[in-house]
Amino acid sequence: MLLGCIGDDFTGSSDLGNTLTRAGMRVVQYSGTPATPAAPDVEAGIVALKSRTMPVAEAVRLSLEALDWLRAQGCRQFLFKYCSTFDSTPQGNIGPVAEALADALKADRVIFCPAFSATGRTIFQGHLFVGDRLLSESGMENHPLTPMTDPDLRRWLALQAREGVGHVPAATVWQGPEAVRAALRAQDHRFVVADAIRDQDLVVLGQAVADQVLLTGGSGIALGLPGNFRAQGLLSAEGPQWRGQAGPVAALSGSCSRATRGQVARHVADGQPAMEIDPEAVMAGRTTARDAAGWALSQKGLPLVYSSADPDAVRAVQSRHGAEAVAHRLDAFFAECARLLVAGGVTRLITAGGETSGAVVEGLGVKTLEIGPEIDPGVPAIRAGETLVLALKSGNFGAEDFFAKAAERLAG
Ligand SMILES: Nc1ncnc2c1ncn2[C@@H]1O[C@H](COP(=O)(O)OP(=O)(O)O)[C@@H](O)[C@H]1O
Ligand SMILES: O=C(O)[C@@H](O)C(=O)COP(=O)(O)O
Repeated sequence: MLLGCIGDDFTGSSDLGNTLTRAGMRVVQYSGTPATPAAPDVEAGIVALKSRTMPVAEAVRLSLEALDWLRAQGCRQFLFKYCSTFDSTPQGNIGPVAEALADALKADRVIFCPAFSATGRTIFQGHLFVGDRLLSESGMENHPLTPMTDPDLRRWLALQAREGVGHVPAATVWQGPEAVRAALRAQDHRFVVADAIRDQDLVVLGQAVADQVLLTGGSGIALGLPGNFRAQGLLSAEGPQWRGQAGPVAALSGSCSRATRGQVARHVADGQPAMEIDPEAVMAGRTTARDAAGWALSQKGLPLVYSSADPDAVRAVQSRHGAEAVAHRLDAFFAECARLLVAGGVTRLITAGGETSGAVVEGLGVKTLEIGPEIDPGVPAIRAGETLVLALKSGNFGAEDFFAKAAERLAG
């Protein structure tokens, strides 16, 4: 294993897997830190944690445990993958986890670059944009768990870190890898936010950090890394393999993000079977996973079970029960749904939402995910077992017809 990655959620990890696979690396994503060594042909290993929103100390502990395992597999470079919308709170977990990893690896410079231009996430003057909106006006300010209310990554990261935060501006990135390396050397701070607007900027950054032991970012920051390994003759010529899966299909969505809500609306408008879950009914035990899975298994086409709701509805239920309690209950609901669906014969399962997908993968007890071809930017097809394939869609990713497209891609 050459590149060792730690993802702070499951969809984000598969997004990174997608970038690395497209660039020709053999990638396996693991659910949590494995207890056994990796297969010998894995070139990039991604340990997916559900650490984005857990208490800081627990996120740090799990990330260090993942790092130890990746080091034991022989990795020479490490990547901490978080969300392209920098999902975190003023307490963490991006800053504290990065600090712990940097200390363990004795990294003297660590770049932070969540940019992912293919999905409209760009960084300019240290500020993160989603399309033509600042992060804090993109809808992410209403996220149920990590409302992003400040688009200045330097300021937001500084709240979470013991140290100050430097910056490499776009004008430097445009001068190429050598200029970026010089700018990194000249920084007063160990943590440095790097601007990136285009894929080309991400490739330059990837080249510039070829010798840095630790880097952090969204999946975009990995764009240039396979090329670094290939240039050293370290990648196998054969590349990744993929085998699709026929059979019953179902989709589960606990994502309340704007893109998912559009995809749910499209699915309903297309006349596909859809069951809306009222969180109040789940909290009160009036709607159970058995009801939802039973309904889905009785449908033709692509049944979708969703709790996706708009920000007002999310706020209302959270104010009655607390955000964590609702999320916990719904995550458990979707995990149980997934178990019942797979037990009932579903072979293609599509999930929307990072927390939701993490809960589902953990609930299914799947430990090793082989990354396959891209469905939409940031979302690959995944083989999770002999007869099970998955698509784990990040809340804000995917075209409007994502559910239908994923069902088809998983079969192919
Ligand atoms: N209707 C709802 N009201 C409140 N919280 C919800 C609702 N539906 C889902 N949730 C919770 O909101 C969180 C959404 O996060 P996630 O699954 O990561 O989606 P995304 O990828 O869009 O951020 C989950 O923990 C989920 O259980
Ligand atoms: O970088 C991204 O945007 C994604 O890879 C990601 O991490 C998404 O997380 P969720 O929106 O919670 O699915």
